[in-house]
Amino acid sequence: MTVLRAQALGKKYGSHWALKDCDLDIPAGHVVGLVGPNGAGKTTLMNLAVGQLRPTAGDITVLGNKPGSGPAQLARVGYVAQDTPTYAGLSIADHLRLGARLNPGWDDALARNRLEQLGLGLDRKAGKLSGGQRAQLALTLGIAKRPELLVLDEPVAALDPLARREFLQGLMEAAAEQELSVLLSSHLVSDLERVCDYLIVLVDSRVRVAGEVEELLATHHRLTGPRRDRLPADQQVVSASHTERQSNFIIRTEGPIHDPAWTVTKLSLEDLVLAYMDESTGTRLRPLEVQR
Ligand SMILES: Nc1ncnc2c1ncn2[C@@H]1O[C@H](COP(=O)(O)OP(=O)(O)OP(=O)(O)O)[C@@H](O)[C@H]1O
Repeated sequence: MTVLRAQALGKKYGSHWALKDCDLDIPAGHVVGLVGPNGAGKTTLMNLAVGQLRPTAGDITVLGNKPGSGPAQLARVGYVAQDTPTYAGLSIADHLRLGARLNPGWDDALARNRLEQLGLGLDRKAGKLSGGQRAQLALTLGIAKRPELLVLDEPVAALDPLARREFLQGLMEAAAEQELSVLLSSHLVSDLERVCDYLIVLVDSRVRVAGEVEELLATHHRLTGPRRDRLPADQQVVSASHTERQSNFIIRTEGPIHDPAWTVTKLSLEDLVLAYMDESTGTRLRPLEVQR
């Protein structure tokens, strides 16, 4: 099953495209990392996926339906917005009661067990929790809704490294135990590297690359060797830098690299993301770089 499909999807604010020509086809069962610089369009894509925004152009379906198309669809998708919103004046128990009332598939036992494991007493007010505890409460509410897709907008941004690790650990466990698909945005590529098996890089309102992490890492390479200005046509140049004598390319290719002049090295996910986020990438993809 496809969890999210976008075809030529676009969203415009006034004259500014926040998201443009977005094509995605994400199979269910993945933890999907959405990464990109500030203002790239990540929140816009997430808001479109949960039905809080309507597209200006193109189409989006989530779990086969139009986002926000009715109560049944709303019950299938959980959303933890940026800054992990909770009600400061309400206790944790109040949040659980609210969750039970608003969500037909609410799993109260799951929520209580999780909070107990985290050592969060039900009588505590959300406004008196630390940032990490509040993020854990918001995650618990999102998971206990028992959605098929959980969307999280920068949930770990404000957390210290230990709290981040605990949060992401909890998320991975929930994804595995509940067969949950997750769409998660973050600026912290090292965190995404730990939990995500599918990646979307969004830059300047456009999807630069999307796919399974394993496949992306298998098809991207760094080539270092004597100066070259051209590469074979089946090697897509993602980024290039040259000195007078040496060239350094990051390429995408399905095939083997036979040229003995190159030293070929594997990329980490962070290298790959940074190569696509490099703002001059667009100019580096000119046919000039390609030998036809
Ligand atoms: N309600 C709005 N009205 C006008 N412009 C908006 C609105 N919301 C977002 N934008 C603009 O759309 C673009 C994409 O914003 P978006 O919030 O989706 O980016 P983002 O990738 O989530 O950024 P960040 O990492 O900073 O959260 C930005 O240029 C932003 O200024």
